[in-house]
Amino acid sequence: MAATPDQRARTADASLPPRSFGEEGARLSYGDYLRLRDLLAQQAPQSGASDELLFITIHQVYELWFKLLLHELERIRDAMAGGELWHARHLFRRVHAVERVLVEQVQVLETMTPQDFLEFRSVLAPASGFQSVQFRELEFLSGVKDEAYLARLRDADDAELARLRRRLAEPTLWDAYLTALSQRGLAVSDAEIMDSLLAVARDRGSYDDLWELAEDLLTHDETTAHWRMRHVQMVERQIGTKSGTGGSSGAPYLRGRTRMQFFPLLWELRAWL
Ligand code: HEM
Ligand SMILES: N[C@@H](CC(=O)c1ccccc1NC=O)C(=O)O
Repeated sequence: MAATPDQRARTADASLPPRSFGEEGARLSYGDYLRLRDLLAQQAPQSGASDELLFITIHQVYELWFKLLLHELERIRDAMAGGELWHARHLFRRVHAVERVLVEQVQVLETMTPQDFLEFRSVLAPASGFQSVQFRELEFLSGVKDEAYLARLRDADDAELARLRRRLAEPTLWDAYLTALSQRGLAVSDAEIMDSLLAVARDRGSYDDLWELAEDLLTHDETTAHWRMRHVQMVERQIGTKSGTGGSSGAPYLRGRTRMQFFPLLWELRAWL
């Protein structure tokens, strides 16, 4: 089709991109599609401290990644339960890549000095990452369910509490993996599960997909523990042995949480091989 006069004029002016980039009609813009006016208006420092924007930005970025992880881990759970083990493995590549970013991202916050954090820390209490609803949803979906958080997260609104209750009621990643094992004729009762995990580990020729999926689950567990460790190291750099704004002992509480395991039987399995 011959170029229109406007296209000819634009291609004559090399500085302008040709309309062929889909600007005909200009119905949807980058900013409108990503709702950037709303998104970039959501960083509201409470103090005049120059490092508070960093503090807010990194938390909001974490929460956006948590939102994506919840979406992908739900799809992985449903793929495992539905026998689509290839799809679960495919999505785990994405989950592991995001979780590596979450670990690396801690160093951005470590560019803030404790002196500059103290410029605004006083306005934060009693807010704390302890109140991250999505972080608890990730723990519940991964298999560590603790309904005590429903009472402890006093600032959670009704919709957030409903999400937490749904996560407590729904199957976990581990439940879905047990379903995948049972669909291959492997026993999954408490008394027999370790034998089934050993059967998979010792016969990767027959169960290569189930073995690789167990390794993917373990990488999710390991990378989350890695983030917990990097978080507490960062905390000790920022506040030392001070107690937390959320009311905890601070670093000692957080160090205790680094020992958490989503899939204890997959770790215990190593001792039996
Ligand atoms: C200067 C930076 C930070 C400091 C000093 C800090 C400190 C703390 C402390 C002391 C706690 C224990 C609860 C409390 O008493 O407050 C905590 C919990 C937590 N923080 Fe942070 N934090 C920082 C940054 C972050 C960031 C960037 C995130 C990312 C989302 C985050 C997520 C969490 C989560 C999820 C918990 C709950 C951990 C659990 O209960 O296992 N924190 N933080
Ligand atoms: N608990 C932190 C305060 C803090 O880091 C924070 C405060 C408000 C919102 C998110 C936070 N991040 C993690 O706890 C502290 O004790 O300094």
